[in-house]
Amino acid sequence: MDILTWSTLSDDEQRRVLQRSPLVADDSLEQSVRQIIDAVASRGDAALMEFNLRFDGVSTESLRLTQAEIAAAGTRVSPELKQAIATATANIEAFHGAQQFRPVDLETQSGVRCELRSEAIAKVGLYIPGGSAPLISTVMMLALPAKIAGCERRVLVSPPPIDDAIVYAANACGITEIYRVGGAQAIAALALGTETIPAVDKIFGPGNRYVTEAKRLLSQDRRCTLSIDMPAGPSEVLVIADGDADCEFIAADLLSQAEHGPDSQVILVTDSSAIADGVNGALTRQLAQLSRREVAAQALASSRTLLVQDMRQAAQVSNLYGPEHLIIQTRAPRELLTDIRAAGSVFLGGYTPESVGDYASGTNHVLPTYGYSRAVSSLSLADFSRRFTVQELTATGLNAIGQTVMTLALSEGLDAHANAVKLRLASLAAVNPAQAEND
Ligand SMILES: NC(=O)c1ccc[n+]([C@@H]2O[C@H](COP(=O)([O-])OP(=O)(O)OC[C@H]3O[C@@H](n4cnc5c(N)ncnc54)[C@H](O)[C@@H]3O)[C@@H](O)[C@H]2O)c1
Ligand SMILES: N[C@H](CO)Cc1c[nH]c[nH+]1
Ligand SMILES: [Zn+2]
Repeated sequence: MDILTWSTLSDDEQRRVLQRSPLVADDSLEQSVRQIIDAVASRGDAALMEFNLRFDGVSTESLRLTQAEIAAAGTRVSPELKQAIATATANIEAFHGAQQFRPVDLETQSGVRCELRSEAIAKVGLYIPGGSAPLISTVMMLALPAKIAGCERRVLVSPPPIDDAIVYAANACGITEIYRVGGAQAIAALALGTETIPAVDKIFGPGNRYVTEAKRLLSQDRRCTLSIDMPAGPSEVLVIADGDADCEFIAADLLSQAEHGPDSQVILVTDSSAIADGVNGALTRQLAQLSRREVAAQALASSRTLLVQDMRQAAQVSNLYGPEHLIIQTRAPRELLTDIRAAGSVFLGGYTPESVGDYASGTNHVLPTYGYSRAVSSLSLADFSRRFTVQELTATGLNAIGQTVMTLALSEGLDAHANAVKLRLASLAAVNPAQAEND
């Protein structure tokens, strides 16, 4: 990776070094995705089956997997993989189960009771990418919190043919509805509904540019009221390392995200030129051993090492970038954590590779990319429920707060608002004039 000294770069150069390729979809992508959405809207299942053949080369007799097909897939998965899924499941359930909502119920003033409640989203759609890798881990990251939150209908879609391990993991995580359809057409089916696939309230999950564009378009489409999880893009990792870090560990972590795709972005920030050089050597050695070395090499070609003055400056650079994953391999990693303002998930110390979070530590691997970590949180239990408020006033409460509401309403010129209070105050005064006087 190119090694650049941060303090010698102009403001413009610093911005360019930390830039991602643009998130905005091009017109031709938008147009083709709109055509797919409209075809699903007008022709439902028939359109889905045509797209399965055109884009995935699979002729589909039935979109929904039967119980027999789900059970048969399970028999073809190895005991080792089943055990690994069980271990990861236990950790993901423990971490997400501990995120239960704590309700708020209080009187803001005497007789004015306000509550914050939470309820599971009834119908959720979970997209599991097909194509380059069978993302068993993504099944767990979506299906387990949806189950813990209590979402009644949890619908999983994935391009055909669906890998046996995906089907097994889905079933093990409590998913009973699995449909063989992917791409923009799967998102359209989940948003609009078809003869077979139910329309859902919210769609979760990563995917390629067609999937991402369909989520964007349908979340603004007047034909439905769809919510989506977050803007997800190519994987990113930024490693902050001091002179004590292990070059082989750092290189391995950078490669673990580089292998996701040629558009993955990996960055090393260090105050040690020995580490910068050492990591480059380790990258060359380790890259040669990888099965996806061409993909990883393409990602590395646009990645950088940034030499900084000290760890404080390293944290500043990381905050400017806002990485999806931040790994801190320094003498006292937890001390640096207090300087971190933007990161999807943070990995502290030499024995915390990013892969553990991808698969099994318990945290969720669906994380904001493109610098959205400044404002968007990592996926959590809260994303699978909606919060709503409840309020209830006693007569005393209304008497006490009524004038405040009327003054504010009238100052906005909204007489009807004021009137809704005035009428009630008048009726209370008629029933109990002494009380009204006191209040
Ligand atoms: N951020 C994350 O958490 C995370 C995790 C895992 C994967 N990912 C990303 O998910 C993506 C997975 O992509 P994938 O392609 O492997 O699987 P995918 O399921 O997202 O896309 C495959 C589908 O794309 C559609 N498609 C392909 N070519 C098309 C065309 N020309 N026109 C219309 N539709 C077409 C097809 O319908 C096909 O079923 C990768 O970009 C990967 O980086 C992100
Ligand atoms: N690192 C990915 C999120 O950026 C998630 C993943 C799935 N499998 C392996 N990794
Ligand atoms: Zn990963």
